[in-house]
Amino acid sequence: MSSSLKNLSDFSHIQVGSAAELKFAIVVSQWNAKITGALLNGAYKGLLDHGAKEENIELIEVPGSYELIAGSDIALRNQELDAVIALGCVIQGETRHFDFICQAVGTELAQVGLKHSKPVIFGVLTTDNLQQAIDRAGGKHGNKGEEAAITAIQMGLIHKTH
Ligand SMILES: Nc1c(NC[C@H](O)[C@H](O)[C@H](O)CO)[nH]c(=O)[nH]c1=O
Ligand SMILES: CC(=O)[C@@H](O)COP(=O)(O)O
Repeated sequence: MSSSLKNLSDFSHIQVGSAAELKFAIVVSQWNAKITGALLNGAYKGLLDHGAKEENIELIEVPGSYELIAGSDIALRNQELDAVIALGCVIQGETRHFDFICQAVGTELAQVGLKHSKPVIFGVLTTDNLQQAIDRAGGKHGNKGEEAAITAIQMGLIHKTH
């Protein structure tokens, strides 16, 4: 169901589980920093609300969403993590650059996760305009950063128990 029909950040209907024993990296892009900063706040809220320890959350900042790929690989290469949360905001400009970034980031983040056998969560907004991004970074359609954190907890627990 699309975000325009509901607030996807309502998790009251699911059992998320405890993040107390999990280690995370959040890789966040600096492009559209006001948006990605709001996504980051949501991600921290989601992790801490479910018991994650602050000392178990590493933060890595990268220039743009395209660099989330390398940043996630670096995070997983250097330490034992249970999940990586990749946060970015790509907004359509005048050219097809948007298409290439979104396609690459979506495809390659999945490949990074498979390479390391660890969950890499796609918390990247890909919007037509700034307002759509604002609405999904703590606005009327919730916070995709918080959603990504909940997904990271769920997938991290699945990896630990399978
Ligand atoms: N236009 C946006 C970008 N562009 C920059 C790329 O992500 C990348 O840093 C550059 O191509 C160099 O490799 N990045 C975003 O995150 N959001 C945008 O709207
Ligand atoms: C997604 C982008 O890289 C884009 O915002 C850059 O804008 P433009 O396509 O007008 O160069």
